[in-house]
Amino acid sequence: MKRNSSSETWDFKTLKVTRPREYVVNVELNRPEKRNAMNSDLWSEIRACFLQLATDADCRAVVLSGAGKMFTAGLDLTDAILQETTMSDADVGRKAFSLRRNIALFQESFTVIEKCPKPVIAAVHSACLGAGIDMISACDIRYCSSDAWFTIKEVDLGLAADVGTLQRFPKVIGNDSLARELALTARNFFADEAKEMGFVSRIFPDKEQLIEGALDLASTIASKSPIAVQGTKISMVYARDHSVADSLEHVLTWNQAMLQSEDVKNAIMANMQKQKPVFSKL
Ligand SMILES: CC/C=C\C=C\CC(=O)SCCNC(=O)CCNC(=O)[C@H](O)C(C)(C)COP(=O)(O)OP(=O)(O)OC[C@H]1O[C@@H](n2cnc3c(N)ncnc32)[C@H](O)[C@@H]1OP(=O)(O)O
Repeated sequence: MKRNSSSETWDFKTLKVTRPREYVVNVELNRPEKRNAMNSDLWSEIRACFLQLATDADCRAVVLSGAGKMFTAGLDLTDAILQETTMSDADVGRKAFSLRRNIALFQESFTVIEKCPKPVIAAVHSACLGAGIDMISACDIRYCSSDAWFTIKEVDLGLAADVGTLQRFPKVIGNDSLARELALTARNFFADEAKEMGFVSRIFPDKEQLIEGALDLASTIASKSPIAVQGTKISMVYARDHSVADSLEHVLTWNQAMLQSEDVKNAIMANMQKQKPVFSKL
């Protein structure tokens, strides 16, 4: 991975990173000829990319999309990393430790999206399969086009999903029965059902309008105080996994510092003067 200086784009092998709007970054899965299947490079570049974006002062919101015919075909089934381990003649205990290390790294590739304090909007067109569901379940907001279809595919491949779907997806849709139905059957579900269950919040007629809609949303978020936006994401992720009492305590501690930010003063002043607030880089 090579980072360019002033234009602030990165050269990845499997991702295309651009800055289409002020403070907005578009991360595009970029293996269109392989339907954006996730190979070892993609898993490690996603990790590197979101770790970098987490502290990038010119990034306040991210749109995650897929190049070419579909969003993603999920795990690259031809990738050597898992096959080498499972097929090797090594001792079962050693193979288990090796698999454990690799799965943990794969998990981290999507956990960095959740830990990135900048809101991440997934923009899904056509297929989003297997690991794609794990990936977008770690995003903050999901939009799709009307041709989108989704499958929690893992049981069809003989495995329990292990990089976030079983942990995050039921919380996203708030319907445990439906989450189990989809994960246990690997049946396809389509844009309308995804919206009805709350997995996506908007459907657009086609990919072009989807990307525009996602970028518009990202621009709106990017126009707000970065202190407020990042504090909101961090508090909402915390609240999802903790009790109300613990989460209130968390935001108490957070805001005893953050309410002293210049952003609060700037936002209130601009509001009263009916002007657009300007916030320093964070
Ligand atoms: C530790 C484990 C962590 C995570 C585990 C995750 C599990 C999963 O992700 S399960 C999901 C796995 N994915 C699949 O089962 C999808 C398989 N692919 C398909 O069903 C189809 O290819 C398609 C996605 C529906 C697309 O169909 P179509 O548009 O007709 O394209 P194709 O001609 O089939 O494919 C074009 C090209 O892409 C290659 N490819 C597609 N999917 C994958 C994949 N998952 N892995 C590797 N390669 C894939 C396909 O082989 C073709 O390559 P050529 O070189 O052109 O032959």
